[in-house]
Amino acid sequence: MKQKNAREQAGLLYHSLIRSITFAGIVLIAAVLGISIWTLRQDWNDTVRQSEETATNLALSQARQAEDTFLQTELAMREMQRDVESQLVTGINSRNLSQTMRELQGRLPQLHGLFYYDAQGKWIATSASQIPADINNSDREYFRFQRDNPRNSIHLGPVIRSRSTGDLVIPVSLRISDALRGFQGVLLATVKVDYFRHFYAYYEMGPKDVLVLMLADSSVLYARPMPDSFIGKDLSSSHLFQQMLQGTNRGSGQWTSALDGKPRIFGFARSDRYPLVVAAGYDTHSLFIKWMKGRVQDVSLSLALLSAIVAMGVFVLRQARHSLHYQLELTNLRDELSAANYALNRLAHADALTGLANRRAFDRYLEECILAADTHNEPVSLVMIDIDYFKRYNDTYGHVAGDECLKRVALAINAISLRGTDLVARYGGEEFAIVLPGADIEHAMSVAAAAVQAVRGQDIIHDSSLLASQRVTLSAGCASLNTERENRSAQLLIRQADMALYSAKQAGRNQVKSDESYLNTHS
Ligand SMILES: Nc1nc2c(ncn2[C@@H]2O[C@H](COP(=O)(O)OP(=O)(O)OP(=O)(O)O)[C@@H](O)[C@H]2O)c(=O)[nH]1
Repeated sequence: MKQKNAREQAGLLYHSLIRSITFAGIVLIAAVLGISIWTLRQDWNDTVRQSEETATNLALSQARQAEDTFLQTELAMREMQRDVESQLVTGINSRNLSQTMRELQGRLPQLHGLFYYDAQGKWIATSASQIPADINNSDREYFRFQRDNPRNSIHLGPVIRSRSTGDLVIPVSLRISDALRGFQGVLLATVKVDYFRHFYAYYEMGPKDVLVLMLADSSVLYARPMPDSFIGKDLSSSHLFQQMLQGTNRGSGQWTSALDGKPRIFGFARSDRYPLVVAAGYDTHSLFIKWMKGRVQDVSLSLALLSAIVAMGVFVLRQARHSLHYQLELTNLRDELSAANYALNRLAHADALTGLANRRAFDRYLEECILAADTHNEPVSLVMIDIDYFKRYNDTYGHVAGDECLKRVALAINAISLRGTDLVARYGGEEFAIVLPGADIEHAMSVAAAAVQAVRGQDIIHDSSLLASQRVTLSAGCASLNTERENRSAQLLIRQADMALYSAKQAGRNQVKSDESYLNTHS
């Protein structure tokens, strides 16, 4: 039972230990994971913020570059405009005009060509080597724009394919007016799309990153690295035009590109001078992959740390299990040893036949009681009991029956009302003793009387008894060591109790006598 309890306790301890270690492990893992995820998230947010800044700066610089390109073009065209308008009165000298145009074109690498069409759209002068026959440009968007807008403003149109060379060009037009502001034709400069293509090619960008030059009305002038089919694409429904450009000229953010449906991190800028917008976009997915590659070491370290924690937890659990196992074994061994000791002790101090304390236990206990009584200045009493005519009982009923009788007598004596400190012992043969620490002679007499009465009460037939009752009876002698007595020894007490017993025998047996009664009869 004791062993079972120890095992149950060890089991409970083990499970509570496992729970604690597991809980601590989970908390630790969650903390490491939480911190790692939070750090990675912060790092990714920083990367996105930096990319947005880079994209915005790129868009701003490209908007400025486009502005410069078109400003140079405008300045050249204004010069031409003054020249043409001054010739309107005297008559246009196409040869000289074309020559001037060629010189200007030579100075500006972005220029594909310079043209002057009269009010009907007929070619008058051009930087090209010759004026093509039968070509009329009055159907072009820029021509109609300038014809219908008397304001002297430069106009950038959507990309067209040159009718003279087949190249993709951005038309930049100015109205030619007479002194009365009457429409006298259109001055056109065509800017090469290839100029931007080459320029944008200088920038180191990923294959899925984009750099887009657009008109403010949302049509694409050039988009790197998209094919030419994207030129002229209408982006008016894009997030850029629907949301971002409302109320601001520059900014950044993440959205899905209207060009190809890919998520990107964008920066954008609108030109202050011309209706131009530039957007630079970094492919979010590619950026994430690149960022992840840079974090492989950190993530590996975190994973290694986690693995170490888990391994440590498992190790600690194993150690705890082993230690508890050993502890349990030790507890079992200790319990077995205690049980063996207890059994040995009992055997050493118990009488084999009656189970009462044996002579050895009696002697030791009596000594202890006398010592304690000395210390506390208390009396000690002893009752010596002897079965009457027991030899006759043995002779009549046999030794085995004699043993049974001894057992019944022992049981009866042991069953009388005693205090926890009283000890009933088999003194030897058919003799019993009751040690009564702290008890005076009166108490001892009452205990002895109770014992005699208890055996009488057993009503054990003893046909050969010389007493009239023909039943097994006891004679008892009581003695007490009072506090006044100087010589307080076990031997003395035993001798006095023996004398009292002798006195009881002499008086006819089946009775109780004290040592005083012995002294009275023998003095
Ligand atoms: N059956 C049995 N008999 C025992 C045991 N120990 C002692 N005896 C017997 O107890 C008897 C004691 O006899 P005696 O000392 O002559 O005294 P008694 O016959 O009881 O007579 P009184 O004491 O004078 O009344 C002896 O015959 C012993 O053999 C025992 O363990 N078992």
